[in-house]
Amino acid sequence: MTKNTRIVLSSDHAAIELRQSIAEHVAKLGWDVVDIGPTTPESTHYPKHGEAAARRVASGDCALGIILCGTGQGIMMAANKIKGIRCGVCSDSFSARMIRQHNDANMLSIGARVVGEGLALDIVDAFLSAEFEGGRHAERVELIRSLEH
Ligand SMILES: O=C(CO)[C@H](O)[C@H](O)COP(=O)(O)O
Repeated sequence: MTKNTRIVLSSDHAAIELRQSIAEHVAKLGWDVVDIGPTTPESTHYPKHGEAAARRVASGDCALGIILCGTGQGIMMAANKIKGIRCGVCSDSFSARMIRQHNDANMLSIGARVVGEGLALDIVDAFLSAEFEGGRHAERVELIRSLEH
């Protein structure tokens, strides 16, 4: 089976520039970027963008997702309401690596008003290069999944 290399990106108005930098960066890493916008700077509502991105991941259309808003918090909350989504907000690279290794996160959220571009790209690298370790963590992720029923 071929590996799904599609990654969805979305944000609200607070994070358009940073999202576009991340999109370019991630494309250079070899991912097929599915940037679902928005592209214009008008004020918009982060829950709908979090939901739209999360549905791409939950459906299997995209393997992973990166979402952004001002703090990363609101859009993360919306994404985590979609069944099958495990999304964490990260402002440091260690956490970004750990949410993949221990929590099998399938989405990363970043606050564009919290971290600068350099750190954001480092956070993205940490997230994308890490892999779920399974083992004892698999049982715990399964317990998270069981909360969805
Ligand atoms: O961080 C956010 C949600 O968690 C939003 O980006 C933020 O609330 C938008 O604020 P404003 O409408 O003042 O630009």
